[in-house]
Amino acid sequence: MIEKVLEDIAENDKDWNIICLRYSCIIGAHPSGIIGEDTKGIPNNLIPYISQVINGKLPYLTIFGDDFNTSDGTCVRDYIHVVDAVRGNLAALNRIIEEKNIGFEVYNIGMGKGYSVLEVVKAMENASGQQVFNKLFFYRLSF
Ligand SMILES: O=c1ccn([C@@H]2O[C@H](COP(=O)(O)OP(=O)(O)O[C@H]3O[C@H](CO)[C@H](O)[C@H](O)[C@H]3O)[C@@H](O)[C@H]2O)c(=O)[nH]1
Repeated sequence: MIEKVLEDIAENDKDWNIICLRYSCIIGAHPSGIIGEDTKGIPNNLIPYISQVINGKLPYLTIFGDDFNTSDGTCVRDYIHVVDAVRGNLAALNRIIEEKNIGFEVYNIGMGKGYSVLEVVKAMENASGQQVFNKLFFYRLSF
């Protein structure tokens, strides 16, 4: 809806140059360690949640659904590292500064490849060398 409004503005007033960015799941941390996924309290998102199960702060991971039409039944998302997402933002900013007449454009900030929840769990297990033993399957209203 908001993209449509912005598109109409750019179409009707040529002084406007608008780039809309559509984000996939932004994950990871800056190499400095200053910003990252070490959330306060119980995390809402998959990667920090798995991290806390692996380091023993949380007892188990609840997997939201296992009967999606995917290779293993768990939900698929496109994930992008936070530093790459920032690069995408800067590229969009540079484009809008350097190109005078772009009008309206839309870009996906993602990797263009999806991974299931179980694939992410496996990758985290491989990276940490530890297993996420307890996985509970549960459904939430929106996925
Ligand atoms: O404990 C959890 C947490 C997440 N998931 C699943 O893991 C996947 C990724 O979940 P995240 O919460 O990490 O990411 P979401 O795609 O649900 O949400 C993210 O993407 C959204 C847009 O798609 C919004 O930007 C939102 O703020 C951002 O966190 C989803 O399939 C979710 O159902 C679980 O199974 N268990």
